[in-house]
Amino acid sequence: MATLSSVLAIINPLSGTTTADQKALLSDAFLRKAESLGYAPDVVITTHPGHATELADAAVRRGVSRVLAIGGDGTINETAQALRRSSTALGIVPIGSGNGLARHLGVPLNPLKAVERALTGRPVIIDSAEINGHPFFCTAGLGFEAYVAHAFAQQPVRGLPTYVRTAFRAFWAYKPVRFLIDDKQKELFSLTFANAGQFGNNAWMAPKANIADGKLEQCEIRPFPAQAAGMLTWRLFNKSLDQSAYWRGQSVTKAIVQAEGPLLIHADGEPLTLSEGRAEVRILPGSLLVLL
Ligand SMILES: Nc1ncnc2c1ncn2[C@@H]1O[C@H](COP(=O)(O)OP(=O)(O)OP(=O)(O)O)[C@@H](O)[C@H]1O
Repeated sequence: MATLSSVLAIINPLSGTTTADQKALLSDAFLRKAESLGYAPDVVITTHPGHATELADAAVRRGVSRVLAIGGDGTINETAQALRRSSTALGIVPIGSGNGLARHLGVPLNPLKAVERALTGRPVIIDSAEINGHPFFCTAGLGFEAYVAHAFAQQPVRGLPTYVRTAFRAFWAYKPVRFLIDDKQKELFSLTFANAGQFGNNAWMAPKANIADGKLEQCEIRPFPAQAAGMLTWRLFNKSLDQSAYWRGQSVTKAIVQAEGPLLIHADGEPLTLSEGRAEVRILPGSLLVLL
């Protein structure tokens, strides 16, 4: 008798603003749909940070064909990092507040439709990247965006309104940073390494980023007068930031960034501090299968 192909769904109970009841309904819908398609499905709810990586890692070793990450970009990152360079494909079911990777890849934002896509879609190869060994799939960054990621992590409530409030307050407190990027001195407002084109919520830092070209877009925003902030924000959401005189981009496969003192960074929105003041970024071409 042929063995059924296994599929695992990993659910972060804390992701986004969906209730526990909505997540339970989503879990039931996944099990029903997967069984109807002839899979042997399983669902696990995460109990701690890092749990999704442990579960996905075990699934790869068991030869599970598809692993669905049901959560925000943090859960997707934790799951995807264990699937890199394996034949197990990632299904994205976005229920977070930004959903950058899902939006870039055109995954449905309706969770039921995303479940269906993850179960019926075909595996497509994409790139991933690392900053000081921390995997990222969407963007990693330094400067203002890292400053905001650190401030946002301190907020008791998640979601877009909190993010906008945090970024607005941070804008007035933040001072541009002097970086040494591959031996060139630059004072920048922000520095992004983009695998996907957006941070989430359709905020496009790298409008032309291609997630499967074996390259990262290194996007720099130089310091600008406060009165230019409105136009830059409009361009960010209008997918035209690359037309601003304050934006500069180039395709790279690796970069070394240094700054004085501890370096604040983020990887897929997750705030991190590099005490040694040095960040090494590199692309891992064609390292992940995603179900699209
Ligand atoms: N049971 C758990 N208890 C505490 N933290 C958890 C648990 N399961 C997962 N996490 C952590 O929650 C973090 C945030 O999850 P995730 O990014 O999916 O949701 P979110 O913050 O609502 O979404 P977004 O990133 O889009 O804002 C993950 O990085 C993960 O480490």
